[in-house]
Amino acid sequence: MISVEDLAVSYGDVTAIEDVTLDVAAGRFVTVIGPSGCGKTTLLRTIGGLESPTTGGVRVAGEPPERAQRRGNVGFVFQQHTLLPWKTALENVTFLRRLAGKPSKPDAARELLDRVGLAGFEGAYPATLSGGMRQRVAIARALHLGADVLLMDEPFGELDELTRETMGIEVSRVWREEAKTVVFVTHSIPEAVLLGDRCVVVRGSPGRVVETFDVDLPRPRDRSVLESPAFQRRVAAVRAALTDDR
Ligand SMILES: Nc1ncnc2c1ncn2[C@@H]1O[C@H](COP(=O)(O)OP(=O)(O)OP(=O)(O)O)[C@@H](O)[C@H]1O
Repeated sequence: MISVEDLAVSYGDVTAIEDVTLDVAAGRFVTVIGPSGCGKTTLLRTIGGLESPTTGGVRVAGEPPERAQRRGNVGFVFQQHTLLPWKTALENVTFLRRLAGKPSKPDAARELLDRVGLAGFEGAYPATLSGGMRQRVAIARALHLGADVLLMDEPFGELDELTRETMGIEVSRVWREEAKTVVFVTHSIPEAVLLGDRCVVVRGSPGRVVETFDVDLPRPRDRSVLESPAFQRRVAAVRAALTDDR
């Protein structure tokens, strides 16, 4: 579904990422982890067609990412929720789909709000919702777009630890039900392991993929997984890849 080949992206003299090759099959959940400034956001934005490769190439469902994005086949969830303050939760969920030229489906939007735990808040404005609730609206909005590919950049970065875990488990559930292909950027090692089928570790400046882990923990994964020795072992392996001096 997503194919990144020998990608480098520079901003003027600064090369943000280099030599990145990554294939994400349809329906997979890939997490990308790495220290601040290693180019995770740049990689995600390039996959989404918001930045252009300096060298190498990206294809999303076999086409250039800008085209996939224009057609509404790529949904984004950013760290900042980017909701429109003058629109209700329901209107925020439906407007992107209309913008992409797809038929409006208010009932489906209501159902999605329900699924992310926001039944009864359809008419609420963003200012009256908590940070976690706003991020749920943003997730419902991305899902409502009906894109096959979801790109998520630290979507829970501003949430407290417990809400973050709950949201991660919810996103996993919705991802399984909706069969999306997800690339999810995070700073959190437990989150990367809890959510991913595969965890890609990026390091350096420019950032490169230093290691890729298959996370073969059984699904569905819930809080109990966090305590399991198998989970802890994978967390330790990712931590080692992030910190060793190779
Ligand atoms: N628009 C831009 N113009 C110039 N340089 C940029 C731009 N965006 C990113 N960079 C540089 O590219 C490098 C990678 O940045 P990027 O935001 O992709 O990293 P990141 O891993 O997502 O960081 P963080 O985890 O802090 O969000 C950094 O050196 C950054 O300063």
